[in-house]
Amino acid sequence: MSATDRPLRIAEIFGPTIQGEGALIGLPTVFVRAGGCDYRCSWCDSLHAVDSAFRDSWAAMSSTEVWARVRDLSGGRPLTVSISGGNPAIQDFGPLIAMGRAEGYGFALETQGSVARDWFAELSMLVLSPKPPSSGQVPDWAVFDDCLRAGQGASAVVMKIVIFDDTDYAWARDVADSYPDLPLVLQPGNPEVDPAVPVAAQDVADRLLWLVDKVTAEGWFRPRLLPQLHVMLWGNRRGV
Ligand SMILES: C[S@@+](CC[C@H](N)C(=O)[O-])C[C@H]1O[C@@H](n2cnc3c(N)ncnc32)[C@H](O)[C@@H]1O
Ligand SMILES: Nc1nc2[nH]cc(C(=O)O)c2c(=O)[nH]1
Ligand code: SF4
Ligand SMILES: [Mg+2]
Repeated sequence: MSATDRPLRIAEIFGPTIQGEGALIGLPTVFVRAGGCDYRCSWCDSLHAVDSAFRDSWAAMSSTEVWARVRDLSGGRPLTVSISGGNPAIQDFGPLIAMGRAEGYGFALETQGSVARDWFAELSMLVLSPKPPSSGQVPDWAVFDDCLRAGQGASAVVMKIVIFDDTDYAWARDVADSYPDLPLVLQPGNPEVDPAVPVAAQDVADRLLWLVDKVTAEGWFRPRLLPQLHVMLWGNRRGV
């Protein structure tokens, strides 16, 4: 095994599906979900990729193996691969991204902005999702700024903030003001993350409406407001 082909901890690889969140919403994609996270958000919807209780279900795969699976799932037809987690930035996805780019694929990365990596520059989309007060996590803004600097070579960088309540909303307004040039997406929080519990699409819509009402009432016209489209379509099912 070469130095660039050390094993990655992979919780799941699935698709093709559609990107359910953020600026690339609706775009066909294959997901690579990394195992392990340096945060423990109170409402995390992907605990199976975070909590070490699920560690035994994660696979140790080389970048070459991950790439072969992504190519197989996409039928060898280039698309934008979504790397999420867990926090994928605690591992080295540089080699995987290089392999995919050599074959015409693009890569979007979802991370909270707590670890900066050189390979952010190789992304077609860096999604930075700093965590609001309801998560119980406190962002380190110096490291967040390192992530922004590392992502300067990426084709696009977007900030996506999850909002559960009025406190999160007020926090998001302040954070947005601190980063006036970053494209901004607000996403309502999903309080029910158990894959076994069905989610009513109307509940997802209602939470988005709550946010739409707040933003329009204040005349805050900067953020794009988006639901988790995959939750509307499939609830909290895994692998979609
Ligand atoms: C599971 S995280 C993995 C990537 C990275 N750790 C992060 O948080 O950005 C992917 C996205 O899902 C969002 N998310 C997690 N739990 C959620 C929930 N209960 N409701 C809405 N969005 C959620 C996160 O904020 C993040 O934008
Ligand atoms: N379809 C779909 N879209 C998503 N966007 C972000 C996801 C994530 O868990 O990171 C996700 C996911 O798990 N599925
Ligand atoms: S940072 Fe992301 S993956 Fe980690 S616990 Fe929070 S929402 Fe879950
Ligand atoms: Mg998710």
